[in-house]
Amino acid sequence: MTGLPETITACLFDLDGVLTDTAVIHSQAWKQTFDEFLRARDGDEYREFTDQDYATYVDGRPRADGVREFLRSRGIELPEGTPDDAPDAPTVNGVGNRKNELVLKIIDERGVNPYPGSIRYLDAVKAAGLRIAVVTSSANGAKVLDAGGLSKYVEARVDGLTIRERNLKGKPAPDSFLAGAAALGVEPAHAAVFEDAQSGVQAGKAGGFGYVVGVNRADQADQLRAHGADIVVDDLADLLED
Ligand SMILES: O=P(O)(O)OC[C@H]1O[C@@H](O)[C@H](O)[C@@H](O)[C@@H]1O
Repeated sequence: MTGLPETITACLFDLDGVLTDTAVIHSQAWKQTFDEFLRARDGDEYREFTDQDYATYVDGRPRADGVREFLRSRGIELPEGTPDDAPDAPTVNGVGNRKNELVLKIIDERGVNPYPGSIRYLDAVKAAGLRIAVVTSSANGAKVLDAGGLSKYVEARVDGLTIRERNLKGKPAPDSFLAGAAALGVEPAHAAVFEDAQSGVQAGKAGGFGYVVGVNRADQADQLRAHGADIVVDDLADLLED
């Protein structure tokens, strides 16, 4: 009915790119932010931020981790700063906050759309009596769930703010998913993880979760399998057809 093993009693959903179409907002905002940063630093000959950079260093990770990992890949180190740094501060947090200004602007302009297949799947999961948590690295998790009309499905939420407050390790570490399972009172072996990011399926695998579903929104099915997905689907509704 839900396409999951019978041992699964809870679903831990990533948000951006799994339930809502907001992954593309993040990737666009990161590209603009990093390209402007690199151009200001290296001039017009700068090496641009690519889709590959996004998938490898940024996708699925908490904001500051994404900045730090990508800049390190280019041999650039900035001071950390603090989460309330101004968007023009020359710090890891400042660069992240610049990107967040763009994200909030795009969300305000175009809104948040849940994938129709994801809504069908959430309804099926609920009807089957499975527990539901959202585990996202985004500090905008509550806003995106509300804007997409999805809050009513969610029994527990672990987001970028929770991660910061509790000093959890971000994806690809399993800690945020383990916190999601704990919030539902479910053992990892009985929870399924749903992820569109390589770092996210890696976190699911590392946490010993009962089933890891890779959601292929960016033509990276092989990479999702290689990073730990037990199954890869193009849309959550594909699971309902099994
Ligand atoms: O900057 P935010 O909204 O806190 O989001 C952090 C990360 O959240 C993840 O959900 C996205 O996949 C990343 O692209 C994003 O960088």
